[in-house]
Amino acid sequence: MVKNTPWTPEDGAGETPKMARAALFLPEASDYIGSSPAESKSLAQPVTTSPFVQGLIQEAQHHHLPISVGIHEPSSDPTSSRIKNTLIYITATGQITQRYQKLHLFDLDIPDGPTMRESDIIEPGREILPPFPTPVGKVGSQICFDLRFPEPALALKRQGAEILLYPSAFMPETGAAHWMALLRARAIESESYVFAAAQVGWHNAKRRSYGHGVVIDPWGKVVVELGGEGTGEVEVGFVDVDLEKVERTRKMVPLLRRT
Ligand SMILES: O=C(O)CNC(=O)[C@H](CS)NC(=O)CCC(=O)C(=O)O
Repeated sequence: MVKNTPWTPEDGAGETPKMARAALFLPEASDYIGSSPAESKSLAQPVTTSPFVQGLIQEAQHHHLPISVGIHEPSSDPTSSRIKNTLIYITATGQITQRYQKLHLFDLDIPDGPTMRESDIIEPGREILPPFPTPVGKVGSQICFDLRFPEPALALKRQGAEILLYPSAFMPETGAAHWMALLRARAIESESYVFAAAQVGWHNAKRRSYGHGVVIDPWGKVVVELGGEGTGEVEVGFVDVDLEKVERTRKMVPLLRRT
């Protein structure tokens, strides 16, 4: 595992086995963070016309690198006044093959503290996406606030997930109190890798994200942790995924076997 090693296109020259077995995981809402509900809604674009998504599709093809990325999309219901918060998976050939819509929305109300009503802007998803194969393992998708709910993580594990995704834009206040504990709990109880790519630093005058993007292994060990909101710097972490660790952990502590 190497932290913050710059990736160069040469690493991916041709169809080397290394690149063929890599994937990039980006945070929730990587396309934009709006400064108001109206702005968030007005910026949502279908993937077919979104310059952000189309750019990533080109990069995925160019580097033969699948990309998981959180974005906003217009509702499928033209009468809806809300948009979707989704996680899409772009294959190395540039196809969008998976689309998960955030199930749980962040409505926070802390007296004299931060408040947030995501449900005013975002329309909730209704289903868990079956785990799907990627070059680094079988992936189950969740988004940010979903991480407070153990049930979908366990359901995804039972359906075969080896890696759980929690792309996020956590608040600094709740992040400091809960982020790492929740992520480690999800990894330990599901005996899966957890990949939590996270937004970091100021987005606009009002909004700041906690950062601390992490990868946690199935034993609960933090394998890589990036910087927090203090730095506000964008960082990339590199991790070698060892799927045998998933198998070994599940054998050592057999949580699903009935005796
Ligand atoms: O606003 C966007 O465009 C993208 N969405 C987000 O940033 C979402 C909703 S505000 N953030 C969270 O769910 C943070 C959860 C959190 O911080 C907690 O559970 O404590």
